[in-house]
Amino acid sequence: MRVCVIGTGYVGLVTGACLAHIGHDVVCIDNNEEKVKIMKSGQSPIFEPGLSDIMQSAINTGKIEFSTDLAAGVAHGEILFIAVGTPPLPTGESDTRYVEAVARGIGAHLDGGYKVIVNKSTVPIGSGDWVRMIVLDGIAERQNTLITAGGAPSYDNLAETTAKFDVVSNPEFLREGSAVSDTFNPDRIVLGGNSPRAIAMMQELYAPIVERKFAADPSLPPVPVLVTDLSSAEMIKYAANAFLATKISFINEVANICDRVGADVTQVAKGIGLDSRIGNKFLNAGIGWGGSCFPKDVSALIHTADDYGYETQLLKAAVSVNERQRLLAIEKLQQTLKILKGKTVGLLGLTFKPDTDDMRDAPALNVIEQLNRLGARVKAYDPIVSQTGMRHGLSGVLVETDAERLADGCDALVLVTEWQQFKNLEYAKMAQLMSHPVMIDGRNFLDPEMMIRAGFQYVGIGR
Ligand SMILES: NC(=O)c1ccc[n+]([C@@H]2O[C@H](COP(=O)([O-])OP(=O)(O)OC[C@H]3O[C@@H](n4cnc5c(N)ncnc54)[C@H](O)[C@@H]3O)[C@@H](O)[C@H]2O)c1
Ligand SMILES: O=c1ccn([C@@H]2O[C@H](COP(=O)(O)OP(=O)(O)O[C@H]3O[C@H](CO)[C@@H](O)[C@H](O)[C@H]3O)[C@@H](O)[C@H]2O)c(=O)[nH]1
Repeated sequence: MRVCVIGTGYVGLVTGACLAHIGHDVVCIDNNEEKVKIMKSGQSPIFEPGLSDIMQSAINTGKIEFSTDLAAGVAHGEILFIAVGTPPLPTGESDTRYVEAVARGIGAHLDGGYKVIVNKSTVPIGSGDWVRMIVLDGIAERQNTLITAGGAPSYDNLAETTAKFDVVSNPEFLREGSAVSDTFNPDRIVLGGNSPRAIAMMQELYAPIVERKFAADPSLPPVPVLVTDLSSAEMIKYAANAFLATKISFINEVANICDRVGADVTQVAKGIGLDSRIGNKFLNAGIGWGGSCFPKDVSALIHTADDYGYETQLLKAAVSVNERQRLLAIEKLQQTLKILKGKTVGLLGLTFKPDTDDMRDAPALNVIEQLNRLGARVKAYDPIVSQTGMRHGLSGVLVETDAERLADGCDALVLVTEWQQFKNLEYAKMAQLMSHPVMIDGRNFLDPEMMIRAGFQYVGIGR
């Protein structure tokens, strides 16, 4: 099928490359010329395991193209994905201006044949109908028709007389760091909409994934496809992220109680996770959830509920537990080192989770800011940030090129991100380079006994 993906960030580029990999003809559009130049050269502008390989092979087979030309993309696609960012506004609500610009642009270029416009961006509930309205505005603007209360054609008439299209909500559930694998092995596909024609086209698009043709385990039963109305699909996305974020805040709260009563949260998580009603995933206690999705999506859901006169007490509590949790490393540093002024603290990891270069709303940023405020010197080593030289607006931190340079002269280390290569660093050597060999393990990732043998005073979260 002919697909156009508009917005080639973590979601759009992965979606475009994976759809090309399974045989569709994909055009990816972005208004960032620099990004498009990089992608045209066969490189991925983001770090995502496996992405460059499938991009490269899709380029070689002519299945994917990159462009800044929205008109060409709209003309090419039978299915048009909107995958631009919906970042948080200071109020917590979602900033939908990029979605609006794209929807209007699609309208301005819609012509002729039937198209399915797919909202893959995470958008406030009700956005499906709103996108339809904006597309119609785009069509009207092109026709130089002013849609006003009197005289102008109604939205429905406009759709009748011009281009034919339907809007579908297809929320995305991929995780950064495993985005390609998540796309080929999804737990479910959600399709929201009220047009049987549009839903049928989406089912055809995803058939190879549903039938597990590109799955790690092709013998698994087909991927469940849930067809819902537009608003329910939009709500599923927010509810899934809000549930997962709340689950982590729950285990973090349990960890804080464990710390006080002398229990070990890693054992407790194992014990409750074996209950199939609870499940063992997303029960890793640590210094809080971050990234480009959980914080913004939970805030947006709180804001939406507020708009409708409902106060989300549980979600607000999940956020407030998380805000406190992000500063737990500071509390633990103060307990071990006492005064932080004049001390040097080294951070192992900067990104919000391993296997990504994404620093959006990373807990490391709060830790750096707070340590600076308290007069400590901060250094960091991160396998991706140190290697690529990307600084993402980082300030108040000296980024070192390896773990031993990081340890040199430090009063304490804080493991912020559980990069796999941090499991087996030369910890004994690192301890010797430090003024005080203290390790605050912010992700309960290291083996406490191994760290003690290496010469560290080991401090975990709730253990
Ligand atoms: N990052 C994730 O893991 C993830 C997972 C699921 C859902 N989502 C949702 O998907 C959406 C995209 O997230 P992301 O992380 O990929 O964002 P991103 O910021 O990485 O990428 C957005 C891209 O859109 C481009 N863009 C902006 N305006 C444009 C325009 N008018 N025309 C063409 N391109 C334009 C930007 O240049 C950028 O490349 C968001 O709504 C997000 O909540 C993200
Ligand atoms: O047990 C856990 C699991 C995760 N985290 C933290 O939670 C955050 C988010 O992690 P993760 O969910 O793995 O990464 P994301 O890429 O942000 O993915 C989430 O957000 C995406 C964007 O909406 C969704 O598509 C995914 O389904 C959803 O998992 C990170 O800071 C993790 O360190 C924990 O603290 N403990």
